[in-house]
Amino acid sequence: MAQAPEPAVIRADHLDLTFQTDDGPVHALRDVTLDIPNGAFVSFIGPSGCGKTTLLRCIAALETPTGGSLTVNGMTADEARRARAYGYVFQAAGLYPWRTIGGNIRLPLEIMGFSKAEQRERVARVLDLVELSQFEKKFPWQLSGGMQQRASIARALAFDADILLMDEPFGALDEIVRDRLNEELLRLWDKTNKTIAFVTHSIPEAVYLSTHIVVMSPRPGRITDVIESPLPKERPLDIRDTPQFIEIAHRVREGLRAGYEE
Ligand SMILES: Nc1ncnc2c1ncn2[C@@H]1O[C@H](COP(=O)(O)OP(=O)(O)OP(=O)(O)O)[C@@H](O)[C@H]1O
Repeated sequence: MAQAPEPAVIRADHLDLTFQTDDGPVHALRDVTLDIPNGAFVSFIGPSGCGKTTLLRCIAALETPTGGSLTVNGMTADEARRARAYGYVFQAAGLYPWRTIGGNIRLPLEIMGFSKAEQRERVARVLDLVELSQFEKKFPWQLSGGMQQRASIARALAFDADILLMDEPFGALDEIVRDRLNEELLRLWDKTNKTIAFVTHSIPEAVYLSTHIVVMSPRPGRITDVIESPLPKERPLDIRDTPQFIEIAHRVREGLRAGYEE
């Protein structure tokens, strides 16, 4: 019997978003239609200002689309936010300097009213996942930028939501650290079976990480290509030197170029 296709955890249907500003309307997203299947690692790539963050913010119910429809785990984005369907990792780690790493991760759990024992268990588990167990009692300034970003990933994982939304989490880091975090993120994704939506400016990062690469055009952001990666799940960093990898990167570049020429 043919296997049923994986249900979409995030489904956008002809999504539009126009911001009304003092300088007139800004068309941030136009006619975005997309299904993100369960367990996928989806990257959004496109030029600055093409609406990548806006799309992620719509999924997180931080923006309200002006047209089309959007569901997250079969719910409206707002219902999904209330059901804590996802964790969100921002460009900057955004840790509170006066709280330890453990304290930062614990804060949302405290607010949500988890018992002390549950908080301890969850903090220990996510710190272990991002390999920061020895740093629970340290303050953010005692950690490198890459470690701080790992701590912010741990904080997003602490709810144990099925979906992780990541907005250029490694954009400010140097290339060596970024490579390592990319490898770690793939391992984490494999271990936790999350669905990840990831915004990036980097073609190699998008190709290395993703099962699906969504290429977007300049404003108003539209999708010009969705590439399903043929790369195996097991990806050592040197996969980036293989002809297959280079071919996918080429197709992404072509998609980006097509968006500019339209
Ligand atoms: N709250 C807002 N009000 C008005 N315009 C906005 C608002 N938020 C975003 N925009 C505009 O919408 C467009 C898309 O912005 P967005 O931040 O989503 O782009 P992006 O692709 O994530 O860019 P970058 O790669 O530089 O982060 C931009 O032109 C931006 O100026």
